[in-house]
Amino acid sequence: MDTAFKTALAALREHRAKTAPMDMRAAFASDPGRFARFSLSLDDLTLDFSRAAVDQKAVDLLLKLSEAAGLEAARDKMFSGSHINTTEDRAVLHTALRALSGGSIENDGYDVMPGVREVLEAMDAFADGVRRGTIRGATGKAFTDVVNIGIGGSDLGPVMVTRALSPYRDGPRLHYVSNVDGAHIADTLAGLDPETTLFIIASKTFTTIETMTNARTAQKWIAAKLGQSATGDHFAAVSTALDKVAEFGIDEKRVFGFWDWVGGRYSLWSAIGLPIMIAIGADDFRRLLAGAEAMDRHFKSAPLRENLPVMLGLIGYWHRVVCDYPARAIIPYDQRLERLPAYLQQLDMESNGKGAQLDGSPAITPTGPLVWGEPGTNGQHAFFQLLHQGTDIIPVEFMLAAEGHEPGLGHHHDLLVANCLAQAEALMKGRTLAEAEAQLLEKGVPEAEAKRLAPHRVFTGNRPSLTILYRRLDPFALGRLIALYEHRVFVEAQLFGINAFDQWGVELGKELATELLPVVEGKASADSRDAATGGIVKRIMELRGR
Ligand SMILES: O=P(O)(O)OC[C@H]1O[C@](O)(CO)[C@@H](O)[C@@H]1O
Repeated sequence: MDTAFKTALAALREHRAKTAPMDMRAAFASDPGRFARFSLSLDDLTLDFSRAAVDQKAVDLLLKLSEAAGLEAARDKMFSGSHINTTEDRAVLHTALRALSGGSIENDGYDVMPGVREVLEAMDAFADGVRRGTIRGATGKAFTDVVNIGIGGSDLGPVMVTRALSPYRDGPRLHYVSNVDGAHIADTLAGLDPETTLFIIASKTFTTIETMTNARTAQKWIAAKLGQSATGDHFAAVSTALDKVAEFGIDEKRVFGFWDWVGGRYSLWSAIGLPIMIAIGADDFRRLLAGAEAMDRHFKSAPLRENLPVMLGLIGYWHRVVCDYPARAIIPYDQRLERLPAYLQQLDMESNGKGAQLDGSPAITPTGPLVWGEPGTNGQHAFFQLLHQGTDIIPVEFMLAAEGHEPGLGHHHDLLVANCLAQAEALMKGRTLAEAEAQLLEKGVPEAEAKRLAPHRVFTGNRPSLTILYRRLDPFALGRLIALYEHRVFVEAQLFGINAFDQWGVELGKELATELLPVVEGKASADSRDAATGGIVKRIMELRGR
């Protein structure tokens, strides 16, 4: 990061030091236009950051910081196919997968769009065949169940989207197996009929140990029930490593490719989305892509101050770096987004959980926060206590649809909305000691008792939250929401000065697991390991009676 950036950051920190803690109640009371000034809309999508602890000057300084970080130029480099993933020497072009209304997009001198369209058409044809029952299992029966075997980016996106768009599912039932824990595949297969079950093996590299182990178990399950020759009819694959898929024995007509310029956690728009397409059909899958494309266009062209991903990123940076809040909670008041927190954990934490800047030097600020969450209202009855009264401040990101999919259950939805609004208000306004005391006295509690109890009923307030509102969770709205977060992660990465598109941090554990497998299997000694590993292995062997 250069001097201009450091100067802009110092100005931001100075402003925070002068104004913290910001009194949000007072800010709203003195400024009736606060919501209008600190919220942005794109069609039916609204991003409300009026309850973030920012004032106009903070926003101005954040915009200056983004200019000093060269945000617009970095964004343009991504869209134009530059190799911005410098540690892997790759372009980052997941946006091309949904750029279906545009022209050519070049990577290393060739137009990627004909390939993108070709794979999409092949997916259409396969998904349509499975949905209509013209593509069948070895015994001639149509598929009723599809099991996607993948992990990380080859699992989380499709799982999250399939669940989110369940009102649109009119194809076979979808199941997802990711964990190498045998319980996952065993429990999934327990309810399935091999004759009517199709497996999709989804792995960018086709080497991931969890996926390959589960894939082989699935292959054996089909072979044991229907005979070895049946396996070909019950498997399809999605990968960039077509040679490895061939080695595994899946017919090339059932293999859907993608490219090294699509990162795993950005891949649901590619053939990795095949299970989604089988569940909801090609038209709704294309609406999902169109929603993401709409957000791409907005991110590319809107001025920074009116740009939703930019402002979401800047507010995220403000909370993480300037206010030093360690985490962010993702709380969709939308039950069908129950897997969104897990999806965003990978998107955000695998992208921005880094300590080295692009040039290899240590990051000069904290980088990506801890991301976690659960849907509301369930979270209210679990961990909201800490959000309201705990000693750490954790900004909350609420998501809310104006209307649900259940016309007969509008009163449920009104209650859901009221709860979401109530939580944002409670976090912001809090309750003072005097208010807590007065409330107790009003209820007839004796004065001494009211004084004793009141401190436990104080809410400090001034706890920031954002609200993301949309009309309804349909494929277009979901695509737009996911792309909003993808670009937010990108914006924050530019300000952290890191590469959001590699994931070296997951490698060491993988290497050590490979070394430790023979030890756990009892084929190698634990003597060369540290005492803790040795002690646990010994105890496992004792418990297994070996
Ligand atoms: O699709 P693959 O190659 O099996 O990888 C699965 C996941 O593993 C990772 O490489 C590391 O966890 C993720 O980035 C990726 O999404």
